[in-house]
Amino acid sequence: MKHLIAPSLLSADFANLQRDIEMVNSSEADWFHVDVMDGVFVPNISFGFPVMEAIKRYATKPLDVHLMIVNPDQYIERFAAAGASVITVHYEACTHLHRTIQAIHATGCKAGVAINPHTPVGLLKDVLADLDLVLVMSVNPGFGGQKFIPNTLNKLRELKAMASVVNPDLLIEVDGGVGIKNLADLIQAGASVFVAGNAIFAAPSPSVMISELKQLDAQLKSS
Ligand SMILES: O=C(CO)[C@H](O)[C@H](O)COP(=O)(O)O
Ligand SMILES: [Fe+2]
Repeated sequence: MKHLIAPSLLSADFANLQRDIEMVNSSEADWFHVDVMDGVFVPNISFGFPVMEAIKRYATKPLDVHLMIVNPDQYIERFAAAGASVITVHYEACTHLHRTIQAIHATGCKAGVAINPHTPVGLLKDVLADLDLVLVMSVNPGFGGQKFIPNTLNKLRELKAMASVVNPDLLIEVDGGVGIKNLADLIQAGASVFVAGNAIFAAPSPSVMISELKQLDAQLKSS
């Protein structure tokens, strides 16, 4: 399966957002990861539609939208209209998860479900076949630059085994504390989409860091 690098714009310089978007456009990255936080589901507020629309104006790669908000159903059509390619909602924020997944697919977007570090992957069993992507949080959501939680590796292995039976094409995304030091372990555990915020944007050269992540991925695949 193809592996994808998704730089998280949460760690971009918002005063130079166009510059940072253009850096990602001309880099080897695959997607833009767009973190939307409402101050209710998580103890932080990031940005909403005006910023998302500004990102879309310059981005030439798919927008992978991670909704850390309560009642996401209310906003799915607006995020699709604002340019999302993938819409991921949190398991913990959805009462009627199956309906929410259907609503995302109805917009033409890929549908993802994210799980917090405390949420067992087994809870996704009955929707796994309906999903394009599962996002495994490897930090508690709300902030960039946090430390990777090692138990995530066990969760990725378990999810990969579950998916291989019912949905072998499922994209398994890992988000939080991802970087060059743990990429090999994450690949071996079954992840296929790698979100990196701090590791990319705090690097001396963000585009060189993206290339290093891609090169390591290519080396591991050929070994
Ligand atoms: O969803 C998120 C936070 O809730 C971010 O995508 C994630 O934290 C990425 O940032 P970093 O790579 O710096 O940990
Ligand atoms: Fe995220």
